[in-house]
Amino acid sequence: MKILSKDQIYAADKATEQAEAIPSFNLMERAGGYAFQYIHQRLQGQPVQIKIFCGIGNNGGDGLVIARNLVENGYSVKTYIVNYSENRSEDFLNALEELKKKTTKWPEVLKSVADFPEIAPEDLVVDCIFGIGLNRPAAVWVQQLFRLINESSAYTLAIDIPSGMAIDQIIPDSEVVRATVVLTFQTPKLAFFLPQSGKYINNWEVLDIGLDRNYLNSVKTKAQLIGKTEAQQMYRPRQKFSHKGTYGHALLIAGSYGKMGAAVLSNKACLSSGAGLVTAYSTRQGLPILQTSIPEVMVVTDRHTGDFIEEIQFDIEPDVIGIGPGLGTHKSTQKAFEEFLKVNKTPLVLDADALNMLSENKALLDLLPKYSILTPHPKELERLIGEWKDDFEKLEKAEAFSAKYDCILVCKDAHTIVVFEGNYYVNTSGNPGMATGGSGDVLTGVLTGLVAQGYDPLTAAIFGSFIHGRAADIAINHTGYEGLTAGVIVEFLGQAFLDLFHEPEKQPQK
Ligand SMILES: NC(=O)C1=CN([C@@H]2O[C@H](COP(=O)(O)OP(=O)(O)OC[C@H]3O[C@@H](n4cnc5c(N)ncnc54)[C@H](O)[C@@H]3O)[C@@H](O)[C@H]2O)[C@@H](O)CC1
Ligand SMILES: Nc1ncnc2c1ncn2[C@@H]1O[C@H](COP(=O)(O)OP(=O)(O)O)[C@@H](O)[C@H]1O
Ligand SMILES: [K+]
Repeated sequence: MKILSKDQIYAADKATEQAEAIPSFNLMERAGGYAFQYIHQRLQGQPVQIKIFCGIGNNGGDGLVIARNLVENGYSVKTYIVNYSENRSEDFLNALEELKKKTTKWPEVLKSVADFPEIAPEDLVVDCIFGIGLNRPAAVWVQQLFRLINESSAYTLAIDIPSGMAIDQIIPDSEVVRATVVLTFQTPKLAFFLPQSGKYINNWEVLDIGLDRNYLNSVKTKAQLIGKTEAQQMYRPRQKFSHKGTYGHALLIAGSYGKMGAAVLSNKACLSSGAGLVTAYSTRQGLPILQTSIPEVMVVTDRHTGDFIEEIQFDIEPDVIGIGPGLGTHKSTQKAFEEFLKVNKTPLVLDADALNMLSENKALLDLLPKYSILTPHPKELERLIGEWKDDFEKLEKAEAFSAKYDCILVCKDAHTIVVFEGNYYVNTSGNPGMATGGSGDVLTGVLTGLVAQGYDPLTAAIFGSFIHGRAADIAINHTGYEGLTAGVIVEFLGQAFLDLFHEPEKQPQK
């Protein structure tokens, strides 16, 4: 699903008005009308006190349209105009005129804290104070209203975007309305998926307001959301007349004293995501551990006998190499890593300590083969690209890094974002149960296994991130969040593949 930018949303509005030869107010009528229907379907006339807070722009206008429809259908509605500016938009004024025709209870105008109404926990709050037009911090008294809404614990339906949240920046130290549900128009907004802004949202739903299909189909967006529909299209079915050679040979260089589990997990995950052959490269001490825990995996060991990998030498020709889980960053391992990168021509998936070693010696980044996949968690990402001022700058820096080194950055998080060639692929699968040691090692194995099978590295990164999270989503039905462990994610990888073609996709939500 495409994630449109602010400019693209305004352009989609214009394209719709032109294509349908309608004034912009019709679009507001449509958006507000659909939002009303959403509420009406759920309330079915129940006598809930609805409090609609409207700004003075088009988001406020939507609120007035919702209010009018609710009044016409007999709901108990109180409408407030949050007068943060005198610059009322034309369509806001149109919506106000239409509302005044239908009710004698005109909206109350709020100009300061003294005007605030009480909000009861059983009220339904509809937040239409700011939409995507917010571009700087709201006035202090308006932020106090956001706080009042948040402290009320009333069910809060935010229209388009929670007020106080900007679509394209993080406004520091600013209050944001905490939405029970965001009913967003036509396209989810990138801010919903970033930790600094996404934390204000429990749930979101897209409301199709019928913007121009031609525009929506042809517009190229920087960001897109990856759900089951997108993942299905990336899946490569197994062939009847195939053999293990068809699905590639993966080599995983992982493990050190006390961290052999990382090697076991990544190797198992690699097998369970369909690689034809998997070889583990590890320390000599790791041999019995690996051979006992995963008999399907072949093992090649360092000729040294120490606790860490000191040399990376093998005489097989893998199709892809995953490197990093549990390696440690011992001096001898760093040296081995550097020597390995100098001669290696095989496609790479780099994680964990491989990333840490790259961060410590940035010159090594120039040795990476084109289209290497790097899978940093937020701390590893920071070591690679430096600090960022906010989540939007993080993405810009990740984009610049990926362009500089021609690599695919898998920025792991609650919503993992794959960054490549100026595009952001935002994953929708996964859950907080995955915040447990070893789940990243599993991802490394999955991505390596997919590249071995012939998925191109970008597809492997996007599709693999989805499958990894989906396996965890299915697993928690059995384990709960707390009971989920990385090993269980591996066990459910097969279910995640099967699930691609089971139920049709429900709208992805978080
Ligand atoms: N295609 C769509 O998505 C449609 C969107 N519509 C609505 O239009 C909204 C956007 O409307 P607007 O562009 O009027 O913007 P808003 O209603 O979000 O904001 C109102 C105005 O406040 C000003 N402003 C921004 N930050 C401020 C601050 N901190 N203090 C004071 N004033 C500030 C801005 O200049 C903006 O024009 C959307 O979020 C949506 O609700 C619908 O009406 C029609 C279709
Ligand atoms: N709250 C969360 N919601 C969804 N996915 C998560 C969450 N926390 C962690 N994950 C996922 O779990 C994995 C954790 O990786 P990482 O931090 O490298 O773990 P480890 O180093 O222990 O293997 C990543 O794929 C990340 O996207
Ligand atoms: K809003």
